[in-house]
Amino acid sequence: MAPINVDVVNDSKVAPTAKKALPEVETDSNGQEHKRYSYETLVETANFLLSKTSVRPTIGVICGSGMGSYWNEGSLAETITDAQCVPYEEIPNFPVSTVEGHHGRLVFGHLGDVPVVAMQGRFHYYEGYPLWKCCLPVRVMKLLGVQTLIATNAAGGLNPNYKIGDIMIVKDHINMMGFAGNNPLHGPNDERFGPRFPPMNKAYRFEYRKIAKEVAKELNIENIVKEGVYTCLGGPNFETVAELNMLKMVGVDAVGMSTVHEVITARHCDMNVFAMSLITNECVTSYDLDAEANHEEVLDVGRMRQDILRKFVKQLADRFAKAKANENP
Ligand SMILES: O=P(O)(O)O[C@@H]1C[C@H](O)[C@@H](CO)O1
Ligand SMILES: Nc1nc2[nH]cnc2c(=O)[nH]1
Repeated sequence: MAPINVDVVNDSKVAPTAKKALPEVETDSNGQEHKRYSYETLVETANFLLSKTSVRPTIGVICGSGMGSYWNEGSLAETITDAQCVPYEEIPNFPVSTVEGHHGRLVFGHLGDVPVVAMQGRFHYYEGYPLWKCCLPVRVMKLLGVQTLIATNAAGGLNPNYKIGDIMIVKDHINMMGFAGNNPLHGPNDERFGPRFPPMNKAYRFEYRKIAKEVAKELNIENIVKEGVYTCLGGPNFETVAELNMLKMVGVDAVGMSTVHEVITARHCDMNVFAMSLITNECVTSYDLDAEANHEEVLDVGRMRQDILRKFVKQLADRFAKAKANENP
């Protein structure tokens, strides 16, 4: 792949009016300054990555808490083959991961025959990054040629039918942080990424959710695979009983601290999206219960489900790639 040309998107020349200069520096609510990234700056990041690897990924995977750690242990070799890893610290303009269970590197390679890039470690709002910065890798993936995003996360199960270790295919989300005006697309819009007002009602591709249910049957895991609505809160604290009961009332099945803004960013730049939550804890919705959510349990459940998740993601990548190829014969 030749270096990316900033004046051409989807083979069409970009009108100068579509390029909006983003403010260079944004100050967050803690007074910390974050450098904004223009399309051109992210193209530099993407070109750097293209020079570091021969892999040209079509699928991007974001590994949730406790799930990323396993991409580099023994069996990863069987999962992402020909792995070429680039630590976040070496990538120009990239943030760094600060959370346990999130390694902090991009892994380029293959899942079966499918060229992929996996984020072994994501960025969360509670780490101090503005939402647009948490989602910067999604835009970089788009510039690398990624067409489909598979986002995974660890989440608390609110739906009483969910058990620890279940996998919830995300059917939809409620953008709680967006209700307060906090959105990754906030600020000037550069149309080379996508439109000012993107629709979000078909965020989680129906066809891919259908495929995932078929794959679950084939892998004999349909009894642990559910489908539901996810929401993201800013974290880092887990929720109060009253907050959880409110979320339950408005139709949330699983609650976490990520994914929603990544999906919004991915849909904005017209990527196909599939997301799933590993239910790592049952949300405590009664004052009579003694249990408390904790990050160690989240990581333990990730470990417990690593084999199943690996097989599932590998099959999904294969089937999504085939579905995409049939779309563009
Ligand atoms: O990165 P994800 O959304 O998988 O991580 C969840 C939310 C918090 O970062 C962490 C809490 O244990 O797990
Ligand atoms: N917000 C939130 N995030 C989680 N990640 C894993 N479990 C939970 C949870 O119960 N709540």
